[in-house]
Amino acid sequence: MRPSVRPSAVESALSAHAAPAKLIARPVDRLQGRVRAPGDKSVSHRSLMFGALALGETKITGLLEGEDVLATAAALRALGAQVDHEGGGAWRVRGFGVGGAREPDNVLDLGNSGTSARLLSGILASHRFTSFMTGDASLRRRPMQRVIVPLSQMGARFEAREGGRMPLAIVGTDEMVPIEYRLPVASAQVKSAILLAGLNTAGETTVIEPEATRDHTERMLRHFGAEVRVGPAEGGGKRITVVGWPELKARDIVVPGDPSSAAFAVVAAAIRPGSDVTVENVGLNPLRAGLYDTLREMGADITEENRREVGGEPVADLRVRGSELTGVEVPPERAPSMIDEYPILAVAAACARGTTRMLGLAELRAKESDRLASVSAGLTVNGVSHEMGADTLFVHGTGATPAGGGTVVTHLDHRIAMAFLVLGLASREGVAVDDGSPIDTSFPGFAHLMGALGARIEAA
Ligand SMILES: O=C(O)C1=C[C@@H](OP(=O)(O)O)[C@@H](O)[C@H](O)C1
Ligand SMILES: C=C(OP(=O)(O)O)C(=O)O
Repeated sequence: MRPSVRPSAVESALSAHAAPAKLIARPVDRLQGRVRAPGDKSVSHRSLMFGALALGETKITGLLEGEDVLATAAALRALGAQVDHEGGGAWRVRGFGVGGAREPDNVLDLGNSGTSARLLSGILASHRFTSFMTGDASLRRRPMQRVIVPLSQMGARFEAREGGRMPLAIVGTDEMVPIEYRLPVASAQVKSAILLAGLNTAGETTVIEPEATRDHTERMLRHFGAEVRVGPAEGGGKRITVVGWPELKARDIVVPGDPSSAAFAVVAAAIRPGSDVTVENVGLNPLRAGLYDTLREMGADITEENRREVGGEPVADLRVRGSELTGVEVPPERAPSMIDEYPILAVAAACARGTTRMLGLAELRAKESDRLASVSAGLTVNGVSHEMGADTLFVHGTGATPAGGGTVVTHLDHRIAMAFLVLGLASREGVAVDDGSPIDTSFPGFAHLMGALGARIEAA
C-alpha cells in the first residue's frame, strides 16, 4: 500500500491563508506572447470527486492546483480517499467507491469554494453519518438552501444558520429516495449535488433543468461508467437521469484549460489595440463559451487554432489581436454559459464604444461576493459610467481609455480582483485591488502569466 501522503509543499503554500495583498496593475501599451490556460476548475473538482467515488486508481493530469480544488482534495481525504500529488498537475486518486465514504472526524473546511460545498453535500447526504461543513467569510454567506431543499426531499437532514448558510450539519442516510427535481435556479452545482446523491440511491434520480448549465458532471459520470440519460423535458429544457448504484471504475482524466481563467488574458489582449496573444489549451465546451461569442459580437478578433478534444471536452488555442470593441446586448439566456465571466466582460465593455447591456444577472449576487455590486463599485471608483439594476448592468463605454486610478474592494472574490487588474492595464492611471490573495483560489500564477505577456501587476 502507498503511504498516506502529507500535503505537498505546493498545497501547503497555496492553502496558507495569505494576508490581504494589495496589488496594482499599471497601464501597458499592448500585450504579446503565448501562454497556457491553467486547468479547468469545474473539471478539476469533479475529477477528484469521481476518482474518489470509483474503485481503483484514477490518474489525473493538468489538475488545477488552486485553493478551491485543494479544498476538495482535503475533504475527500477526510472521507477516506487516497489523494496523492505527484507533481506538475499530475495526481492519483484511489477511491472508496459509491457509498463507501467514511465519517469525517472533523469539520470540513471548504475555504472559498462554492463548488466544493454544493457538490460534496450531495455525496455526504447520501451516506449514513453526520458531517459538518464550513468555509471562509465569503462561503459562509452563500446560499445552501438550494441544495438543502432537494437533498432533504431525498431523505437527508440539515441544520444550518439563518437562511440556509454555513456552517452546516448534514445528517446523511444510505436510504435516499430517488426524486424528480426541477431546478428553480440555473445551477450546475445544484444539478450536480442531486446527481451525486443519486449515485448512492436505489432507482433513478432525475433533474430537470429549464436552462442548460455546464454538463461536466454528466460527461464525467459516463466516463466513469454510470448510466446517464439526457433528453428533452416537457415544457422545455433538459431531463437528466442517473441510474443509482453503478460501479464506477477508475479512469484516467486529462483536465482541459479553463475558459473562465483564459478570459482574463483574452480580454486584456482584445482591449489593447496592437496586442497579439495566444492562449493555449482553452476548454470550449459550448455551455461555457458564452463570453467568447459575446466578445466576437463586440468585434474582438479571436481565432481558434489547433481545435481538438482533451478529456472529452472541445479545446482550442485562442489567438487574440487587439482591436476596437463596440457595445452589444447580452441576452439573459446566455448567462449560464458565461456566468463567471460578467466581471471581465464589464471591463471589456468599459473599453468599448457604446453601451453594453447585460441582462438576467440575478445569480451574480450569490457568488463569492455580490458580483453586481462589486463590479458596479469597481467601475465607479475608476470613472466608468454605468447603471446597475436588480439583475442588469449597463456599461456606457466611450471608446476612450478609462481613467482608472481607483482601488477596488475585492470582498474575497478572485474574479473581481483579476477583472479589475485587467482594467488597470487598459486605463490611464492604473487600477489597484485591496486584496489580491483570493486569486490563488482559481488562478495561482495569474500575475506571473500576465507578466509573460508584458503586463505589470505588482504589490502596491
Ligand atoms: O458547477 C460548477 O463547477 C460551477 C457552476 C457555477 O455555479 P452555479 O452552479 O452556482 O451557477 C459557477 O459559477 C461556478 O464557478 C462553478
Ligand atoms: C463562482 C465561482 O466559484 P464557486 O461557486 O465554486 O465558489 C467562480 O469561480 O467564479
